Amino acid sequence: MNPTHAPASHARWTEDPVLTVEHLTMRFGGLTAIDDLSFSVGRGDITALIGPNGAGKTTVFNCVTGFYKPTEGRILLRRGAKPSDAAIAELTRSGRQYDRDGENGIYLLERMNDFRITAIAGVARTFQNIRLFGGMTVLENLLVAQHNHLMRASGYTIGGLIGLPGWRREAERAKDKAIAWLERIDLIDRADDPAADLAYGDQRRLEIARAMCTDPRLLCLDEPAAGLNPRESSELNDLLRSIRDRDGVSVLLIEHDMGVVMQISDHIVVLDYGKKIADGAAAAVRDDPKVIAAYLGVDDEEVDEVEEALHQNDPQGSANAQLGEGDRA
Ligand SMILES: Nc1ncnc2c1ncn2[C@@H]1O[C@H](COP(=O)(O)OP(=O)(O)OP(=O)(O)O)[C@@H](O)[C@H]1O
Repeated sequence: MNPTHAPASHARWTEDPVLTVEHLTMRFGGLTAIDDLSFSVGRGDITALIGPNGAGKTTVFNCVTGFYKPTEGRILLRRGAKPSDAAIAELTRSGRQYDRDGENGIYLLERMNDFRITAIAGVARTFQNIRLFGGMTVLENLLVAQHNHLMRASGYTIGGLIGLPGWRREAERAKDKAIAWLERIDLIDRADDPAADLAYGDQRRLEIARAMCTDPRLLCLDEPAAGLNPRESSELNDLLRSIRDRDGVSVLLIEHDMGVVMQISDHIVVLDYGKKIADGAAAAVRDDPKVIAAYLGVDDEEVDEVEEALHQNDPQGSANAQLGEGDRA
């Protein structure tokens, strides 16, 4: 059943979560940026985390991806078969970071650093501001992303680097994967150009391809549509849908562009002042009075824009409807 139309009790985020955030709290001195937040990301879903400026969205990302250590709470990532409650309780009690058995694994991200979260748990991320290596070529950016695999194949020795067959095979595989991604995002003709020379929308897509080259199970995107024109937004939507449908990768995104959010999200979680105020399928969240009120609280002159954007299905018309960009009233 398509979770968009499913009652929440049968939705993938309750039945088959890839990420479960439980009672997450993050304090900065006297400021509580995230306050006892719980939500799940369904396996194979595109989940949007939305809310006005300062609601805490980036802080949640920073906790999930290991940039911040949460003050309290558990962040559980799962690969493969659904673990039993007993297995999760045992891992939590043990003090270990993760339990892995072949393709199956459970990972307590709040105990892991950012490097291990990417390399071991399989969570990749992009940032609000593009962080490509501008002086490297487009192709090199995708090869660098696969450095971990290559180092592993080298056996972490110089002998590996100068010619072990395993390393050579892995290097070939990395190149093939990079080329396949460049074809997929339509940048194969720009492979040898410096990444900084690409148009803004192309850089965004390259950044997502670079994250995908790490073979993530969960892809976290911080405002991927920011600054894109309507055509680029529509290309982004297609790319994200294909990552969900073709690669089977779950996507968690922060986005102010309601056109993008409403068109591609299976599931939306809404934050305001660090607390969850709504959680459900796109249509239900769109019409939730609490959500409308939170956004209407942003700025009086945005009222019409907000109502229009929340009911917008036309990508051309809605692509520029940025919500939550003003100061709170
Ligand atoms: N490192 C930090 N130190 C102190 N306060 C912080 C830090 N990071 C975030 N905050 C505060 O936490 C609150 C939530 O910020 P956050 O950036 O997570 O919100 P957001 O929803 O991502 O906002 P935006 O939509 O503007 O990106 C804000 O009040 C912010 O000032």
